[in-house]
Amino acid sequence: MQLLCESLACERGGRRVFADMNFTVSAGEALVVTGRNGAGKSSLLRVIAGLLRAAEGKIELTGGIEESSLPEQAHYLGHLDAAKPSLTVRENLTFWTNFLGAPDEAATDAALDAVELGSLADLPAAYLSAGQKRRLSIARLLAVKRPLWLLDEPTSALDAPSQGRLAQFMREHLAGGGMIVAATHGPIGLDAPRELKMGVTA
Ligand SMILES: Nc1ncnc2c1ncn2[C@@H]1O[C@H](COP(=O)(O)OP(=O)(O)OP(=O)(O)O)[C@@H](O)[C@H]1O
Repeated sequence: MQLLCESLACERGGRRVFADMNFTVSAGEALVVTGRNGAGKSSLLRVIAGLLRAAEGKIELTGGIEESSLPEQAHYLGHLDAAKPSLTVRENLTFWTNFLGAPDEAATDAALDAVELGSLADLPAAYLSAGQKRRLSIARLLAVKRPLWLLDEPTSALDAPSQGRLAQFMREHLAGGGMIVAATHGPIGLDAPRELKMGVTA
């Protein structure tokens, strides 16, 4: 399986954010996207996730499920933790597993346990701290198996043990043939991932 991005360009508000981006990510590989504020890291992830239209270029996922689109084979974790405040922690994750087409009660509970939210499963999400909300988002990655993880600053708001657990989840995902594209301003706990520096002119 491979993600291929070729001659990719993106415009926002009529302004060119990036152009001529070329890279591949193969099964078992992580690509860390770095660059200054405004370099276009989040925009790139959103273009790959199908949430923004590319101004130019092509994006392909080869070797995946033929009848599924790229967004259907990817998880996108953005800056905002999409948690409905009035639903409980478990109800939020159940909403997502239904929305993503893979409802599974056992997998939902196992994912909550893995991110150490099992004891808070019946608490309304409104009461979660920032880091706990982030862990609820991360539980989506575990509850529904998808090969491509698109992670925007995934460690933000996480304490050190939670960062360590996320790194372990990422390593297991890669060991199982998964792929990761992660935008970050700092280390995310992976050993020597490939790096794509944005906003750098040669
Ligand atoms: N909806 C929008 N309309 C117009 N311009 C936008 C919009 N969203 C983002 N931009 C611009 O696109 C550029 C890239 O933004 P983006 O969020 O992709 O950067 P980033 O590298 O992820 O930044 P950061 O490190 O601060 O998160 C910025 O100059 C930003 O102002």
